Amino acid sequence: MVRIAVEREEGVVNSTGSLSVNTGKYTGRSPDDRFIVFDDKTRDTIDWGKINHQFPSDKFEKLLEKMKKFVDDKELYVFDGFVGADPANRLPIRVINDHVWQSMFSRNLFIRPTKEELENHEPEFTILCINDFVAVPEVDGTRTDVFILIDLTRKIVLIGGTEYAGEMKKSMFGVMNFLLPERGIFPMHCSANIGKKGDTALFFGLSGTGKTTLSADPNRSLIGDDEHGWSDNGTFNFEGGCYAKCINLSKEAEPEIWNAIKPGAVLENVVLKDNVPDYDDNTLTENTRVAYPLDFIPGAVIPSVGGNPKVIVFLTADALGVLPPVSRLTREGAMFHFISGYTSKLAGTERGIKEPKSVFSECFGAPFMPRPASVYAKLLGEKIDKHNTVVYLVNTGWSGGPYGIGKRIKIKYSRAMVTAALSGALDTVEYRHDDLFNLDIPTEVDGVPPEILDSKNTWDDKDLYESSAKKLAEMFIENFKRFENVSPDIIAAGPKATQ
Ligand SMILES: Nc1ncnc2c1ncn2[C@@H]1O[C@H](COP(=O)(O)OP(=O)(O)O)[C@@H](O)[C@H]1O
Ligand SMILES: C=C(OP(=O)(O)O)C(=O)O
Ligand SMILES: [Mn+2]
Repeated sequence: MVRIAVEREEGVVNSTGSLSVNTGKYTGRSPDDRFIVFDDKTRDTIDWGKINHQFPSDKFEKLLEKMKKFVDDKELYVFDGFVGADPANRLPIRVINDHVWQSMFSRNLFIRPTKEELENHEPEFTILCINDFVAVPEVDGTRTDVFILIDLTRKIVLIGGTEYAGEMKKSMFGVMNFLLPERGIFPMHCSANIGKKGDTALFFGLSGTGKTTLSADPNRSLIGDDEHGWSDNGTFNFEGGCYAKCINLSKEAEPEIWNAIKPGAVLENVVLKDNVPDYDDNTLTENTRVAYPLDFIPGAVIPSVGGNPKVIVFLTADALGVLPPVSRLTREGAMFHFISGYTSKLAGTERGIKEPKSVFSECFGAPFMPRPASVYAKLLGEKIDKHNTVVYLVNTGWSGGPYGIGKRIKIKYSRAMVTAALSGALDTVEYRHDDLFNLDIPTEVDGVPPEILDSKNTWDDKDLYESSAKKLAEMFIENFKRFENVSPDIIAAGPKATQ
């Protein structure tokens, strides 16, 4: 496939042997151009609003016909495979692309079939992703030239006008997030890995919080870096590969990801200098990426299934720099923070985001959750109650001040905090209670300077810290008002209003 991609001038083979491509105009997701078809199936089940936009079914049909005509005389590339590593709950899919490299991405990211599976493959869902097909909003009913249309009745996803490959994986994530709750399965925007004792851990977080980085851990086996389901049988990956960020990638801090950039991987929007990738160059975007199959990470679990986690980590990248780098949540605190989904959108992943922006993203993945947050929150509550799962909140964001003044917490410290949480070391240390955020903060963590565990210590201007922390606490309280019918215990587990 690489040879054909190069012949078609879609990309070049760089010094690592991976295929380098540029995605052109769009280098991140286009959330405002994503629509779900409005019909009997979706009318009362989708949380319509600013995230889940409606699209008329007849317009979908017309656009589909138009796309079919457009591709009639073109060479297309087809990938047949699955979403979902659990044979009982997997979705057979077909991805049709007009660029070879996009088909390579599909192959790397979705689950590849065995020879036998391929022979009998009957897709239940089809993605038609035609980058060169550009919509005409006045005629086609789209918002712009770009569109991501999900039809849950026809079981088709249409993508056009954008070459950002992440649209394909994230639209199928949205489909799974719609389908699985009906079967009592909890779909999650999280990474997952498994320790030597067979202990599964999950890392929830919005883009850029560290799901991919922190789940690639030499002492644990990777199950997956982004999308998982939790059923009565345990956890399973939806995908067959990873989509890691490359910006400022270093061999020292992220050796597994560095080593996965080799023949077979697809590198998106990384600038080459004398054919060598320069990971520090953000000329094309901050959202530079590499897509590789899961087995490029040594020891990855394939088929990618795990058990019932005893420990979960909620990742947040606090650009205000005030949340503690690690804290332990009560059961109700976990529910509060899951529903809130506080973090910062980092530059590049979505169009228009140029610097970190504080956001509350329900379930740590609002752009991908078609149903109301309460549906997913209920499933989380049931799962953690049944399995006595403990949840930690890890802030991989700024320390020593907000974005612009402070710096991002060192990856090695975040790793040490995660290691301590997963090993049980944090079961026996002392905690202090932070009254404002209503969080229990450990006073010592192996491998981390104790003073940084209290974010205030890292700020020069203590008054500014106080006022910023109060501001964030108020933002939490204000945001939570939009959720109705939440139990008072959960509301009480959130940050406290200040007098
Ligand atoms: N303390 C930290 N913990 C995790 N990632 C960090 C940290 N500091 C900087 N980073 C960088 O932030 C990004 C995290 O992104 P990633 O792991 O891909 O997030 P996600 O998978 O949740 O979208 C990476 O580029 C990583 O190098
Ligand atoms: C690919 C994406 O997700 P993540 O950054 O979580 O990997 C995305 O949001 O487009
Ligand atoms: Mn990721």
